[in-house]
Amino acid sequence: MKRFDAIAFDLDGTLVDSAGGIAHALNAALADQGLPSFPLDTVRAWIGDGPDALIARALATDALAPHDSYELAARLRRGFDAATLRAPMAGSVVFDGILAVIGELAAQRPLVVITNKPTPLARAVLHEAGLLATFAAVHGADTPSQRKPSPLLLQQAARRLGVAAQRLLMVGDAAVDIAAALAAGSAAAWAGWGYGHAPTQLPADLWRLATPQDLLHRLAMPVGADTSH
Ligand SMILES: O=C(O)COP(=O)(O)O
Repeated sequence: MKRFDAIAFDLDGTLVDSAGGIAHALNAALADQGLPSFPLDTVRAWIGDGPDALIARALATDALAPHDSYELAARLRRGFDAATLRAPMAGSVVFDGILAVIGELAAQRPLVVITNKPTPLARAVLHEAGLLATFAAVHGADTPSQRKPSPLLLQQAARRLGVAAQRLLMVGDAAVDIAAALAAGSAAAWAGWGYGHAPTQLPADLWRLATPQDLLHRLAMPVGADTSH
């Protein structure tokens, strides 16, 4: 029996190294408002909770706090979305090994994307990256309540695929990916090539993957050959 009936992937920091693209879109939105930009390393550390949280983190910095307002946040969000849709992969690359691994896995079971990016932005990035057709569905966080660590998107994906949440594996680089999987009753694998730090205080059977190829190796191991799923 296959280990899992379907696999869910996080997008930013797992499928796509999108920090450059996200920094570009944020800085373009800031420039439109006459505001200063932020370096890549700073922006990378803000990724994971979607664009509204990213913009809120920028507005909380000393440089921007004096300008913070609901209207400015809304304008920055519109600018961020427009810049992303204009050039969805500008400054971004698909992580090494992802195309081959995803291609192989998609031939065996349905794959979905579970992301804190809103769905239209996620679909644009995946399309431009040449990955969209590989996925059975893209579930983005279009409302705050859907954002990981909420299990809502994973539960929705499982329902639409007609698989039990327990038979779904979530692969992601952020603590919220792992937390969402556990909250949904799904299995989780941590993508060590992304932006997150190694999760602590999590189940000992959590798969910790160093490369996308590690996922293929773990899935190929007979059930019971290791201590996990
Ligand atoms: O856009 C973000 O901040 C996070 O998106 P992700 O859930 O795909 O990592």
